[in-house]
Amino acid sequence: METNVIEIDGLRMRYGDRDVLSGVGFAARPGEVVALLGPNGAGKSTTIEILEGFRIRTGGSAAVLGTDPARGDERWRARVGIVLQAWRDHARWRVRELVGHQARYYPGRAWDPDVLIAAVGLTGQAGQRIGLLSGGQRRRLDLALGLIGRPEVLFLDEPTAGLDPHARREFHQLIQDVIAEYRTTVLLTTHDLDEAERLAARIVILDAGRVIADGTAAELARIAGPDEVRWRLHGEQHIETTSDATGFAYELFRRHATAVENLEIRRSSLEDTYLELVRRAEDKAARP
Ligand SMILES: Nc1ncnc2c1ncn2[C@@H]1O[C@H](COP(=O)(O)OP(=O)(O)OP(=O)(O)O)[C@@H](O)[C@H]1O
Repeated sequence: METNVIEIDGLRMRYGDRDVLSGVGFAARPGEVVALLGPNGAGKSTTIEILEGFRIRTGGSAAVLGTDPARGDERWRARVGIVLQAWRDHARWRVRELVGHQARYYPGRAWDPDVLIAAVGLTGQAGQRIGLLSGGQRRRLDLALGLIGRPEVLFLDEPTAGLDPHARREFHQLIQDVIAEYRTTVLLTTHDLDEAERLAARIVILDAGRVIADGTAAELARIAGPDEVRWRLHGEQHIETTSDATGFAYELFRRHATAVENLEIRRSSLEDTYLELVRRAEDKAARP
């Protein structure tokens, strides 16, 4: 069996007298994309920053590529890709210059800067100063800088926040291409449920520092509740909830044949599940 690239168990983080993570556990297998979802303040960035080695946990265990991130050395760091929000200190640098500069930190391993710049769609901006890039172009540059050393694991904290729908779609394609080609393991946080569903094989939902769900999008969607079937029959509108919409529709047609009109089946979405689980978790927390 392959060992997990990311593995955390009972992870705790406390600031002062406040627990921000209260025993978080999940894992990512090689080549797996895991999305971390949750309301503002749930602890997503804190979890990622612990795994990146930027924050030291209060308790529990954490391993990335078999190493405790709190003790990761240079060699470990070279295998881990981190996408920082913005390279503000480098506003005067030009795109090609900064990518080339970073490549030198990964001798024998880095992407060819021009190939990577082309892969993230920045060839036209290669000679441009970073301070003059648009927000979306800067996100592409951030991604290029995260990927430059061909990491085995990539952490993406809200990678597409602020991108327009077209740029977001391109970004998704880019991430998918990179993962397919290099079998990179990815942990990403997002508030975009479509993005999670599109990119991630597994979804972990955090709420108030605890994991409240962990599964594939399809598994999670089932938690939200039954499917809804709507149809018109002899001029009357009907709605039925059922756990077997296909069987129900089959029976409907068997009985009424073409008299059934406007049949619609609405399956629970990941968004339904997400909202339902967060509501349940918050109701539970509010109870005395
Ligand atoms: N250095 C710190 N000192 C004290 N509290 C902190 C610190 N960093 C984060 N927190 C608190 O920890 C909690 C979790 O924050 P975190 O940034 O991990 O949440 P998040 O799930 O990433 O939220 P968002 O979706 O808003 O980005 C928040 O309540 C935040 O205020």
